Amino acid sequence: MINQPLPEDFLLRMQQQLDKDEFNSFVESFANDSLPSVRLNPAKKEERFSQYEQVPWCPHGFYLKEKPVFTLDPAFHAGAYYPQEGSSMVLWHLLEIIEKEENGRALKVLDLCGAPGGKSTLIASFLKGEGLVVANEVIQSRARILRENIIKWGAPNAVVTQSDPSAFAKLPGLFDVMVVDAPCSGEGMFRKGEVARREWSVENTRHCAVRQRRILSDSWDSLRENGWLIYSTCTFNPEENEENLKWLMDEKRAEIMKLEVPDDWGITSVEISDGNGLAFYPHKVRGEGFFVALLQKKESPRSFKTNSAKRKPVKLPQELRSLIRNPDRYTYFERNELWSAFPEKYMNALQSMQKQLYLLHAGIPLGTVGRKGFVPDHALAMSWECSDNFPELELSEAEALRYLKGEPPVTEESLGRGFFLISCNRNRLGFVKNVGNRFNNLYPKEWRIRMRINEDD
Ligand SMILES: C[S@@+](CC[C@H](N)C(=O)[O-])C[C@H]1O[C@@H](n2cnc3c(N)ncnc32)[C@H](O)[C@@H]1O
Repeated sequence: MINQPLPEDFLLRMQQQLDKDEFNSFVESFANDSLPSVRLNPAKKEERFSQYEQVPWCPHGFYLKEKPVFTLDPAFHAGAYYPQEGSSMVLWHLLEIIEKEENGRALKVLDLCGAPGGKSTLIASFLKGEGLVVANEVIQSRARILRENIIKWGAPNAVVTQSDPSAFAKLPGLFDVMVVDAPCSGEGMFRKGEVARREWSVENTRHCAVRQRRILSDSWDSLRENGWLIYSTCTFNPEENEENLKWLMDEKRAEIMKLEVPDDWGITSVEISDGNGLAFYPHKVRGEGFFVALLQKKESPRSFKTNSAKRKPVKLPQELRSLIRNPDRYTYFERNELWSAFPEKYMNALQSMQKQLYLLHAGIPLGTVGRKGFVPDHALAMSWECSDNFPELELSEAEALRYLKGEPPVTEESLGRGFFLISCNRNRLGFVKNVGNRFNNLYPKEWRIRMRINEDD
């Protein structure tokens, strides 16, 4: 129940933006609760939600009847699905358009304003392990959450960075697609909580519009010629949406695309120059307020020199050879005893990024090889590429929740020593080490469930 009323100036502006009947239905829609929805991870095993109604523009998105307690569901911690607001999933549809225009070529995609990871994990699923997804977030605390969500999702071709948008201009032409899901005044989130309503002001919408222009122009050079910009906000006002895009088209050489969507999706087309944006109004779609547009860059960036410096061949320790399913697709590198695998095809791109950006995650961290021997990394357990070579211990949901709280499972004498993968409903959750008389729980401490679990539930 939200007590904070809708801001008066916001209502006055929307009254001018919508015709009278629409305005009344728009305002009424704010009395309804927001609709929970999830997007499934096609690389993991989660079937419970697929019985629900599908989000029309995303094959893996489903509207739920009520919001479950995600923290108490092991599949959520396994990255088997992501709770994502339905309107945002339209990104899938735009990626389909780009894929067609690019004749199915593998794409390098930058998600510039990435945390907590809704769009980045969607992009990762869309790419199916081909191409590259770089998920960036400038704010440190949020970047940590982004990293956690990306690791849980398990894509082998993802990089997480924590850099200012201007740092990406030092990688001219590196990306085929750039997603700017810009920080905004959040009018589309007014159904979700009081904070967005309280913090809204006309002045703040102007402040957001200026910041959005800066983000766009600072990072523009990282997009290649004929590359694609997907620009989105969760707000309704023209300053942060169509006016910003008109500004971009005046300042840079960019063309806006004409997007056609089926009428029964309930999406509103907003004319912009020769193309349009898509606006999601809560009285017309099943989802929150959202705006998105697709542009194509029509100018070349400064020339991008690929890093062709010879890489020294590395000798991969024997115990790391059988850890992943398709070892030949990857190059291996070691940093501070941690061995990682990275898609061979994008190793030069990774090296360029290492020079300009602050990297928090890249590819598949496999594990450390130190004095005590090999210790697998948690990210390996979550990866789509993790092989079946570790023995697996399948736990019940109650046991899995205890594991996720940091408790060790009970050992059976018949089990050999060494590392075991823990799974629940066939989704992997992490590692334990059997040291003979007990298991050591290797689930990352900072990700443990802290909520009290009622064993009678
Ligand atoms: C709308 S949210 C992104 C949501 C995310 N794309 C998703 O789908 O989960 C916008 C993000 O931009 C970040 N941000 C804030 N100021 C920024 C700036 N100056 N440059 C780039 N990103 C910024 C915020 O921290 C926030 O995480």
